[in-house]
Amino acid sequence: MSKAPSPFLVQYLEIKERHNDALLFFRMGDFYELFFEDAQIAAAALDITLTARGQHSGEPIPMAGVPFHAAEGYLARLIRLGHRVAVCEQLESPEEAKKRGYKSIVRRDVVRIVTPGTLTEDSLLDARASNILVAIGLASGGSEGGVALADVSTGRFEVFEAAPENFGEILSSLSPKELLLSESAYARPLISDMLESLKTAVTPRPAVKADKSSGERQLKDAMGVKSLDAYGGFSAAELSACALLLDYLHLTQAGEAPRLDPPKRYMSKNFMSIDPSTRTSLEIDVSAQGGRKGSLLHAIDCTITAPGARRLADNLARPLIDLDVINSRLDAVGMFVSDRDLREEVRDFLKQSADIERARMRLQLGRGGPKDLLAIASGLAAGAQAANRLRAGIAGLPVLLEEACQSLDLKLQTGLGEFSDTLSAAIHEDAPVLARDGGFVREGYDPELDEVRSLRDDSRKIIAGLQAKYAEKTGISSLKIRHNKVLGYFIDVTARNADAMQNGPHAGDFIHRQTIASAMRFTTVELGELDGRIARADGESKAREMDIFNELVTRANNLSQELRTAADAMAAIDVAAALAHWAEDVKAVRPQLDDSTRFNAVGARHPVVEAALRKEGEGFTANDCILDADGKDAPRLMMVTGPNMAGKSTYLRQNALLAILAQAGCFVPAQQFNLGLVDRVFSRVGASDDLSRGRSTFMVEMIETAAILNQAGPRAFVILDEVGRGTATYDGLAIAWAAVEHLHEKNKCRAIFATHYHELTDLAEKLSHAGNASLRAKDWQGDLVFLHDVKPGAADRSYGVQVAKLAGMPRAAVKRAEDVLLRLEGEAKKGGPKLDDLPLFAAVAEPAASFEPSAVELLLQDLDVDGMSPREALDMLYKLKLKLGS
Ligand SMILES: Nc1ncnc2c1ncn2[C@@H]1O[C@H](COP(=O)(O)OP(=O)(O)OP(=O)(O)O)[C@@H](O)[C@H]1O
Repeated sequence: MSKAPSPFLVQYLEIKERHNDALLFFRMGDFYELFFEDAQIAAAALDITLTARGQHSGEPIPMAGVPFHAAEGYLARLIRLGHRVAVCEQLESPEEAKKRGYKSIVRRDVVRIVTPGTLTEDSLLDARASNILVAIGLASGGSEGGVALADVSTGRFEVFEAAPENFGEILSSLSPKELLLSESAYARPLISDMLESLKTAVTPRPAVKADKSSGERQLKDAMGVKSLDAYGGFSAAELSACALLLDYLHLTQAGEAPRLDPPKRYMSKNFMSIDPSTRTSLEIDVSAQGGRKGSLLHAIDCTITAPGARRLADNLARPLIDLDVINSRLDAVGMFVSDRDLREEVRDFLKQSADIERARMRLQLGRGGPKDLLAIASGLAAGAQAANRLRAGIAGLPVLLEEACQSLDLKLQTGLGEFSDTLSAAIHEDAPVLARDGGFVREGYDPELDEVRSLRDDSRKIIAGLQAKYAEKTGISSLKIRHNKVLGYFIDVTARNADAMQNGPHAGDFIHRQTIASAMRFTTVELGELDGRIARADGESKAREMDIFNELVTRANNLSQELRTAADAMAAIDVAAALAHWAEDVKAVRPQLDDSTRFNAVGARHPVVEAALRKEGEGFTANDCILDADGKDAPRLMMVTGPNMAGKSTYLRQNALLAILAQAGCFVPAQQFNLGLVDRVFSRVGASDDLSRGRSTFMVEMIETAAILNQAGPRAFVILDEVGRGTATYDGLAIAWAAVEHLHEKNKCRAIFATHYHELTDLAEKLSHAGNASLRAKDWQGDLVFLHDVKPGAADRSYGVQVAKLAGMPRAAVKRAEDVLLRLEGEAKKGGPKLDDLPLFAAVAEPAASFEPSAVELLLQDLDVDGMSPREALDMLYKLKLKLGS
């Protein structure tokens, strides 16, 4: 008969049952312990010891543990590995449990589920990136969609409508850390297909959690309102998304859902459209290697504050299409470009500020500490100084900066001003992270606290005096009064002097406490009383500090919206000043935007490639690109030819990036840039397999090209690189040809088309609004020199073999290629296979097929000459001759 499980195991199993999809961190004293399979997973993932504790059904229970004070680091690792962790705490002390009965065990429950999308701890978050949790909702049988997103670490909350077919594009612009959707939505092919290409943790939720009326109720609760009218009407799909999001926040924060900011309502059509493959290929915020380094964002990001960095990332991820808003961002950057000293002074002020946004939310969630109050204080002070400096420096600031200054002016924002003064008076500069450690409230701030503290300190002084008194009384000059956590204050004498204490004239005064090897410890009634008084005063002072802390947190929570606005304002100033700093560094200019369909870039550069070359001490060759979709003054479609490595891809991308930068409100690396607003950027650059989705390189290329030809409107900007090269020469040429014609005739948008197919360049003659440009390279004393400059007209010749040589192809193979090329060129002159029919620069290897062993050679290869009779040899000779003639 098996033993009944212990009450402790029953408690564990009951809690684990409720959190089956998470690893359970079960608090046991100073450790979080994991059991059963959780222990095995955690031991492997965290490289910690797997042991056993007790038995269940006759088997030892696997166990692993992490110390609670180091738990954050372990949590971070588990979350990065894609796990969810339910944190189960002790809700009472063992003494309290005992009061309920001798055998009672400590009450425990999950206080929080840590998931990638719901983090708030600084150590678990990337300071310079948002941590977005997104929920998508569907309505009307799946034909309508809604998106709700929150960043729990900053309080950001947005809700908007979006067509389900655009979910992929929207999600790629938001780079969420976690995505919520109903199980039924998850099962839809359109959605599951989209999710496969998304690098986000997906959490399907029961369909009932996506109920729109529950969304409405939760939204009202979250905003503390009776009606949602003030936020504009919400569609059924939006409410369904809100239901998923808010319910999940309740679940993961164990009922203590964070107070989110009022929802911002966007229209996804307010932003420039950039589909996921375009976003990836242009390496806007993530480079091809997968990190931020090497991306456009990394190249331009000179922000100083974490909220500024997050704001810039967001701006760049979602460029605008509203001329006025873009210009107001550009005005702010322009002002900072024109006044370098002012800009750098303002940036110096910003250096002293901390992350108000995240500090504010940690306080709201009850996970904050004195350091977060300090962050708010330093942030507000730095913001106010920056605003004052700006106001004093410039009369008539650009609107965006003027508004920011108003939000940061502590004389105008009286609530914030008073709070900032209070915080400066209340909190020590070297405040601890945890409030319970105490010692963070300044002297002079609170009379009651000062009184308890002086009581404590006076008692300490009396104790210091006692030491001298007892030494004199006993004649033991080495007598000391010491303190430890177990005994409190005690008299310490060496073992040698113990006798004098116990048997001397004053022996009756000293009460023995402890004997250790080298010493004996005593107390007195007087010392005991003082010790008690100090301990009480210490407890009282800590409790008073907690009260003060809680009062300040309440004040911070009441000022939540003002703090949010101040943090926003500081981010806006930081972004504008940082972009100006970058613009000056790389000599970027203000783009001129209008409603035309022009694209007029003069002396433009690729910001990322240029930065990389600069590090190597090399220069970047600037190039122009002049296009116009209406085709009047410039071609709408440009075909670009040139050898491999000449810089075609760089040229194509740099022009697409210019449009994105300009509409995100950034200056652009060019001498001049005029841009008619672009509503969509499409890029089909570079080939990559998507084998996980069963798609070959060529299939991916065709899917992306098809999407462009189907969707690009007259305001789109398209770059296409070597479309058609992934298949047989003539198929590829035919596809490329058709794509060029379609873009030119049907899409009628601005487009640049890089190709190795020489024949395509003739299309410029046939199509009225198409042109040719080429990247130059020179053969200099047998070596190939790339000039990287773009000139009108098609490329004159191939340098494929030289590029192969440069790439380190074996000398024999290069020689062979040169021979083949000479031969082909000779045949072309004789009217044989026309060189022009072949890809201009890429196909030197293909004709090698005509040099496969002939039938005669094959026969010879297989001959066993030694084993042949003279007759057989003669027969073979006849046969070979016959083959040669055939
Ligand atoms: N304008 C430029 N100025 C200086 N260097 C450049 C320029 N453009 C490109 N380069 C350099 O040339 C390298 C090759 O450029 P890129 O990949 O754009 O060539 P490509 O013509 O597209 O080649 P392929 O046809 O093989 O894809 C870049 O990595 C960069 O170092």
